[in-house]
Amino acid sequence: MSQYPTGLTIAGTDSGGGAGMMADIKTMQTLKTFATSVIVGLTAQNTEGVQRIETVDAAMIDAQFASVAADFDVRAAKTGALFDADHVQAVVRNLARFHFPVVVVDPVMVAKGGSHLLDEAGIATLKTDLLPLADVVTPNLPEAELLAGRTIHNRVDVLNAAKQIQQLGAANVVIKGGHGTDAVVADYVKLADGTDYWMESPRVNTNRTHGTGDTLSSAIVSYVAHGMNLKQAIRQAHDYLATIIPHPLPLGHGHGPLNHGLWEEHDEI
Ligand SMILES: Nc1ncnc2c1ncn2[C@@H]1O[C@H](COP(=O)(O)OP(=O)(O)OP(=O)(O)O)[C@@H](O)[C@H]1O
Ligand SMILES: Cc1ncc(COP(=O)(O)O)c(N)n1
Repeated sequence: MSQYPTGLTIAGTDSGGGAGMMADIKTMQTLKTFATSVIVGLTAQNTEGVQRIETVDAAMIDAQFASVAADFDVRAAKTGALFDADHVQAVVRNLARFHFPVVVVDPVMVAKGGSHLLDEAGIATLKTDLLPLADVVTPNLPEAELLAGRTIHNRVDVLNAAKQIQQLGAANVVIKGGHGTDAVVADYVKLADGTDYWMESPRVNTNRTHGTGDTLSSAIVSYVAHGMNLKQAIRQAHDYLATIIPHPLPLGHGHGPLNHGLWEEHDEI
């Protein structure tokens, strides 16, 4: 594999290195995708929580998009933490302007430590303005509940929530099952063509899952950038996580980070 296609992460930073844009860049690099970035906000964060947030102003967001788009052939982009309605709107404006071939929206709302990474007005704007631009949206279970406006207790509820989220305008929906308690982690996929299925893997009993959602969405970006169709890319991204989650790095005192380096032994793309 000699060529590095370009991916783009539009997200917040994590000074602790395990989640947010840092997880995105590590994932893309591991999957041999050149990671470009638009920083929407900075977090002072570690495995135990988020200590401080500072967002970037809209003009600087526009400038980052323009710099990347002027010089790189971005094959796929993802959004992560966007913090509030103004920042969701700034991202929407730029996505509409630059038309990247594939857009994955990871509707990050609450960090594993409990801090809010998107306020209520931001959630509303994400639903009305950003989801219609999403080729794929990847909510976890609590995020799917908020997007669909209904509680989820079982698999039928997941199916109904996905249908409702698709009606908000996202072409393909992946509802991640990491927040469940079953022995099996089940991610539900509902594709634009109406087909749907579950992707299952054994639940790993660990709190070292910081940045799993960021990793899933940036792995989808990477596989798409390498030419896979969305169905293949979503499957491969799920398998990437199932492979690395059982072997985390023993770092930090809270929700520890993933070990992306482990994947290099596989080097399947
Ligand atoms: N304990 C676990 N064992 C196996 N797979 C897991 C586990 N936790 C998460 N996953 C996988 O990781 C991916 C992300 O799921 P999760 O529901 O944790 O997303 P998330 O809450 O958005 O993550 P984060 O907010 O930490 O970035 C899914 O593909 C899920 O199957
Ligand atoms: C900047 C940023 N983006 C996303 C997450 C979600 O990751 P997690 O739920 O594992 O904390 C995060 N913690 N920080």
